Amino acid sequence: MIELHNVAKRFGDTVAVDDISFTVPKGKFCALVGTSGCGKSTTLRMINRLTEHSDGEIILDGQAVAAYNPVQLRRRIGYVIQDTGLFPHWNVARNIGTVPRLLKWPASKVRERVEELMQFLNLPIGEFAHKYPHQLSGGQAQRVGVARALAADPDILLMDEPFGALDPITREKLQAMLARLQARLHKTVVLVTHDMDEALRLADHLVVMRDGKIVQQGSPLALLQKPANDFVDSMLGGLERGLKQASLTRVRDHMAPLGPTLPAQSRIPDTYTLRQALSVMLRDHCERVTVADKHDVPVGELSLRRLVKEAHAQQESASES
Ligand SMILES: Nc1ncnc2c1ncn2[C@@H]1O[C@H](COP(=O)(O)OP(=O)(O)OP(=O)(O)O)[C@@H](O)[C@H]1O
Repeated sequence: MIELHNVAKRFGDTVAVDDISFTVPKGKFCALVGTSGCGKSTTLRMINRLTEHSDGEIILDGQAVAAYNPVQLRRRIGYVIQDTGLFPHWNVARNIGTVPRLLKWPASKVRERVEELMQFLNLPIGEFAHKYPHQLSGGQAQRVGVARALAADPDILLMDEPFGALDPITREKLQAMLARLQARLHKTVVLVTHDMDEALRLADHLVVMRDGKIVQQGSPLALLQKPANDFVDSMLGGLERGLKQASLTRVRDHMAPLGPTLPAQSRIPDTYTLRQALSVMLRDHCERVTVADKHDVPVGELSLRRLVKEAHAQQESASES
């Protein structure tokens, strides 16, 4: 668990972070969003003490970070940054094994761990283990960066714009990879991102910052439902908020049982979001779609009317909770 209590950071006269408090419970995913220069990276770097905080308290698993040896602290926290920070003269396998080697794991255990992570992150060992960072694409390098951050199996993962420099398709793939990884490993994650869709897709808790302060925090749905002010509203996409909300909900949780009428011609997987379902309806000029499971067997249907009703019901339950 990560707790920040009234934390501030001053660089000379500049107040980069001003009295912020938030908590990330163990195994939860928190995203920090806000305009450029609002103090997101500084906040992240104070957690692993790459930057020392000026005021307040940062507590990891019950102990103030100030009480940790900074080097030991950083070895137990995975850190992923936009330009990967891979060592250019080390090959992929050696880069991934950095922290386990520093922790003096036996060589065979390091090798095993590196191979396990490479498989997990879809980096075939024969193809990638001996490549150097300059021989990798941006997306491959970023996967190596994530593997390196996970190598010593840290409980905490800090990620600073990890996919910021990637094209939208690669970015989307890596976001899906991160979502799968989180569903399996349940790390305590803090992600800094400029991409609101990325934040909404991955986070359990959103922290919106402006000028060093927290403007609003809560679950993605709660913020989409009730942004505290115009700034949060515009950060969340303004008019697009309804669509973003629809993107948080899966069709499988809102479809109707298959009716007696013929199945609709357009068919969508039950893993689609309500937003994707709406997009298919617009694209195919239809007001009803058949929903199929992973074996492509029809399991339900969704009409435009039901979609709107379900999205509304979701809003109601969000505002009650
Ligand atoms: N080492 C430093 N020395 C002086 N000022 C700094 C330092 N690091 C950050 N700042 C200042 O602190 C403020 C917050 O910077 P920070 O990098 O945390 O913002 P950010 O929200 O991560 O921005 P971006 O989204 O553009 O990366 C900025 O005004 C920045 O100029």
